[in-house]
Amino acid sequence: MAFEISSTQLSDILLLEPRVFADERGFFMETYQSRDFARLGIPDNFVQDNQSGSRRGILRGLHYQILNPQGKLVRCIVGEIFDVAVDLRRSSPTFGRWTGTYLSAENKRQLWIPIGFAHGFFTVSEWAEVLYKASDYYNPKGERCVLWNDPQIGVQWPVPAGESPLLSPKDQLGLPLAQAETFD
Ligand SMILES: Cc1cn([C@H]2C[C@H](O)[C@@H](COP(=O)(O)OP(=O)(O)O[C@H]3O[C@@H](C)C(=O)[C@@H](O)[C@H]3O)O2)c(=O)[nH]c1=O
Repeated sequence: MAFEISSTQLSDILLLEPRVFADERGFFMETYQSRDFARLGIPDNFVQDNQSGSRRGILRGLHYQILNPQGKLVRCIVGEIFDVAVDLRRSSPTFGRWTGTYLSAENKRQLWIPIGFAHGFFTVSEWAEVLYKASDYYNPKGERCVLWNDPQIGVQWPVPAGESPLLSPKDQLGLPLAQAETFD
C-alpha cells in the first residue's frame, strides 16, 4: 500500500498519507491508486477532477449535492487549507458532528469524504490550490450549502482573531443544519 491511513474523529472520514520517495532531484509519490483505494472502500469510479485557487481568508463551504451526491478525495497542492467535513447522515451516530484537518502542499495529505457529508475549507496560506476527485458529476440543481458558522455544528475554523472569512454570496446564504436537507 502506497499510503498510510488514519481515521479521524468521524470514522468514515479517512486521512491518507502518501509514501513519499525523496531523492536529490526532489520527490515522487503516488497520489491515487485504484486497487489500494478500492480496498479501503474508496470508489474507483471517480468521474470528475476539480481544482480551485483561493486567497488567504477565503472560506468555501459547507457544500454537498442532494442529487448526484459526491464522494470527494481532497488534497492541497499549493499552500495550506483547513479542510472540514460534517456528517449529514441522519441515521449516523455522529450526525451533525464535524472533523477538520490541515492539508498542505508540504504534508501531502489527502482527505476522503464519502457521500453523506458536507465539505468546506478555509485558506490559511496567502494562496492555496485544492485538487479533488469526485465520484459523481456536478449538478447545480442538486447543490446545497450548510451555513459555515451554524452554532449547532460549531466548526472551529482557524480564522485569526479580529478577522472574518470571505465567502461567496451563495455561501453566505447557507442554511443552518436544522433547516438543511440531509441524507437518510
Ligand atoms: C463545483 C463546480 C462549479 N462549477 C462552476 C459553477 C460556478 O460558476 C463556478 C464556481 O462554483 P462554486 O462557487 O460552487 O465553487 P466552490 O465554492 O469552489 O464549490 C466547491 O466547493 C468545495 C468546498 C466543494 O466541496 C465542491 O464540491 C464545490 O462545491 O464554477 C462547475 O462548472 N463545476 C463544478 O463541479
